[in-house]
Amino acid sequence: MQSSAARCAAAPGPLSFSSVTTDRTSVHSKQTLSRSTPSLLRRSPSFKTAHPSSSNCPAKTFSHRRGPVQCNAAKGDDSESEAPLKEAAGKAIDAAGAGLSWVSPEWLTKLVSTFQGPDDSGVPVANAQLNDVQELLGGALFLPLFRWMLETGPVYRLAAGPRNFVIIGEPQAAKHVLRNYGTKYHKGLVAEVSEFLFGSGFAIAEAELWQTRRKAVAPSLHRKYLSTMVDTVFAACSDQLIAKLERVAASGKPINMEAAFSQLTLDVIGKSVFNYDFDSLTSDSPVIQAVYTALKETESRSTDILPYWQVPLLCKLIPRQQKAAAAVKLIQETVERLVAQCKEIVEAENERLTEEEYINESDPSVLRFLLASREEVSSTQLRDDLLSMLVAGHETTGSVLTWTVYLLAQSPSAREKVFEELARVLPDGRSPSFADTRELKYIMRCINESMRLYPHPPVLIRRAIVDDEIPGGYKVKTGQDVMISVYNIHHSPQVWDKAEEFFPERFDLEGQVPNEANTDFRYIPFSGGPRKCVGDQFALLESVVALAKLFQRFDFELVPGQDIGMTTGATIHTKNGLYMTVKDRQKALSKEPVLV
Ligand code: HEM
Repeated sequence: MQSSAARCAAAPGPLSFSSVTTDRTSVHSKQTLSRSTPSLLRRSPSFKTAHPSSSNCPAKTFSHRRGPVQCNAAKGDDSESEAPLKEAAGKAIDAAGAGLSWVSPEWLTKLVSTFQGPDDSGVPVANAQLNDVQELLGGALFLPLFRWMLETGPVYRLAAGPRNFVIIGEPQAAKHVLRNYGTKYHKGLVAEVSEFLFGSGFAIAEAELWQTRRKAVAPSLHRKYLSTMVDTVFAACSDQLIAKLERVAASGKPINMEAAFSQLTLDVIGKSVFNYDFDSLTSDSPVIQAVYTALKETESRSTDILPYWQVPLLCKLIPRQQKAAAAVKLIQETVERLVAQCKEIVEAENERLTEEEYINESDPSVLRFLLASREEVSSTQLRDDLLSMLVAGHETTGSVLTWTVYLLAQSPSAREKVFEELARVLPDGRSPSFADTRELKYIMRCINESMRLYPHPPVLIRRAIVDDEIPGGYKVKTGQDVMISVYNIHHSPQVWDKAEEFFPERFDLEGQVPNEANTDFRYIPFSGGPRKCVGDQFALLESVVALAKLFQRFDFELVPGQDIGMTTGATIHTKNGLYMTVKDRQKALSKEPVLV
């Protein structure tokens, strides 16, 4: 299996930046040394009131309980990682035309702002110089966005050539924009840049089409179907990974856990959406690479200065577009094949089964649900909706598992609590049932905390469809692109105590699982408002089951000296993979001397 970096570096195109990324720790250490937070407070009165120290702050319950905490930051020097960034930026500036993502000559930015006239929005403009923008070339857009927040304030404008975003890193402003989907904001740029992949799929559809299709699909993820999936899908696929890890543990060789989790989550989503076994844990699936390539293309499109990909002829000629088109073709054909197979089965049994029998059958897949409901829907719409779920549910959950195991590997105290919980809730070592998953509260909090530190995707995009004013008194004009930086909110020292630390206990173990509603939009890993993730419960359940089963059996250690780094392809990936050694806990326990 290729690492994510290897996969993206292989992608040809006018500018393929993916192999150059910034190390997370070094960026952060630079920020904390050289940037001061007071500017953040000065510029946003609304942000002050959202500070956890205010007595009515809901985040207080989550963040004020402290214990021995483990810093998730690995130590590192960034001088080496900056060198390729500078080199790549130099190449980008030299290159002309398509794909010059964000590296806009300053004269163009100034020219555009001259035409636009005076800015009376009250939104401060980030001082984004070409040197700063170079970091975007690593594909880790959210990192400079965080630095600019510390410099400029929680809401600021990022202008580069004709592109111009209002960046939001403050919970109340995010709540306003996300909740007003449909009346004041729509998906806008996201839909434009990913239509080549999702077509009319409901993940990017707007207005009535989105409403109708979401209504049709959402019931397929109801708890009753999810409870069936715990055993038939989540546990069964995890067993495949366990079999693979047993061999790895016996060999003593390291394994790239990021790749392994990507395979696991593809197998899970294949089974639960189409009842199809990609079997990617035992054989290389080209779909993984195709999904990654397609998502990387959507990200590049959102920062390309000129939307040249709207010209069909150019798409045929430019290698980056040829590669993206081939990836989408592969994904679409795979989904079409699966729909056709399932249709035959469902047509044969449609008359036969009651709802109860249907749930008890071994195939509670989304596709089967949609076909059995006999709702009028075209094959293309069905294909695009399922494709939306395949893409949205695969890399996201894989990345959550990757970063949770990464964080746990660096926190012996958290790992001990995981082992203790497993011994208590599942004393006989059995596979967790649906009921058991509710008792695995500490594992759930580790996942919640991992999604705070590493939100997937790290930014959400909307476009204003009317003139608006967002909390803080910032004016937004019709057509304005808005980026909600979930990463900024989740890492903001104004929102979270010890924001950079991995501290699962900040979320009360006996309280509700944190979400956007019970944290008043301080915690939004699944977004919020009408376009909130439809698969949130599915993903949390899948992650709890997978982690419980893996930690029942194994312990994981990071291979020392590796440069983890961060890059994006819609979700946050490592730069070079996550190499770990795996220890079989059962064998280790049985070797322990017995005290008489
Ligand atoms: C931990 C894993 C996951 C994360 C972090 C995640 C995150 C998100 C986020 C942030 C959004 C909203 C984007 C926006 O507001 O613009 C979203 C939407 C969506 N997610 Fe997830 N997701 C995950 C797993 C899943 C799974 C497993 C599925 C399918 C079974 C899924 C299906 C979808 C769909 C279809 C949408 C679009 C919903 C709509 O626009 O109405 N996601 N996801």
